Amino acid sequence: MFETDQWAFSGVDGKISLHKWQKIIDLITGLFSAPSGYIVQATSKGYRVVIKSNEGGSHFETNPILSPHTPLFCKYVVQSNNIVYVNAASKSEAWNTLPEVVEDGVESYLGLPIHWPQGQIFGTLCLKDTKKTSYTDEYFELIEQLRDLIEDDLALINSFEQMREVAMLDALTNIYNRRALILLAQQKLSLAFRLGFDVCCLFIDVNDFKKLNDTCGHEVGDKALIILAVTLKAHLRDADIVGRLGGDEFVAVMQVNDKNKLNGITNKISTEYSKALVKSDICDLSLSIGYSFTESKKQSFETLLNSADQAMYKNKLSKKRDK
Ligand SMILES: Nc1nc2c(ncn2[C@@H]2O[C@H](COP(=O)(O)OP(=O)(O)OP(=O)(O)O)[C@@H](O)[C@H]2O)c(=O)[nH]1
Repeated sequence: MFETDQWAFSGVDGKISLHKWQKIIDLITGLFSAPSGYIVQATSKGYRVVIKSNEGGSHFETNPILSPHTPLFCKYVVQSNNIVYVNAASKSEAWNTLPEVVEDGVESYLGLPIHWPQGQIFGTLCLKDTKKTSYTDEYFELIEQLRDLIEDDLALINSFEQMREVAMLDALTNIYNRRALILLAQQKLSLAFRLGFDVCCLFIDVNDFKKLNDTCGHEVGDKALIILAVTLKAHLRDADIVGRLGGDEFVAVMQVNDKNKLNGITNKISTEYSKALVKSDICDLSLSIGYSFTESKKQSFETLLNSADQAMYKNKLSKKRDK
């Protein structure tokens, strides 16, 4: 699901054509003969102008974030979840102390709430004028229709995000599935060859996992897999690609600056996994971990993965021998 309390568009976003929203704002400001129009997003962190009209009367820049405590007309739209229309702000005691009125000379404000498909507020669609206005019912109907077009786009992004999650995430552990992992890892390798950094592929396999399923049940087995995914996410960096290949096999693909640190990282993962299992009252499970590094010449992710798999297998055999 789309994270509705996050800033939705920082700059141009491929998921939606902000160009279309720009056209809507320019069209409205033109039709209403208003000097400025905006689409503003509101989150718990404050307000951010996503689109402003190109007409030149805009006082707020796109992208800078205004604190949630800033007294703004938009804030009243969001709080009331209703249309706010003020046509002669300087004459109204309720509005004439707002900085937008005192400092920017706004006399007329019309703002409508924009909603995410589940009904939460996305932000506002608003128009400001330095003159008194008297918009007719037709104007209201028109701006409401245009607001609905923006809401249709938000519904589209939301379903796109849901589909993306279904297609890319492993349903049990919520980390990347095999397909997404391979795709993203291949992209990381291309970048690494272009920019000249080293990439490491970690192959992680749970030892005697079948035994856990057989003795404690499939549900406990599932829990142990979820804990491994959480442990990997917690002890690797955000930029690392962490995925489940299938069964009890997990893979992490990461940029490395110091190859000597890898043993420390794999030991840390193993000890933290044991600790997390104990915390959840699951009997201790050990991990076999192998890794491989990119070579200077171009190579496919498949080759890198196979080398890491072989290294993991060696590690597993040595553990079995030591038993
Ligand atoms: N609970 C649970 N078990 C799964 C899932 N996917 C695969 N498995 C089981 O994981 C087990 C993996 O078994 P093996 O590949 O033999 O691995 P192992 O028992 O860890 O043996 P070694 O790797 O040799 O230590 C199989 O019994 C699968 O049925 C899952 O999503 N949940």
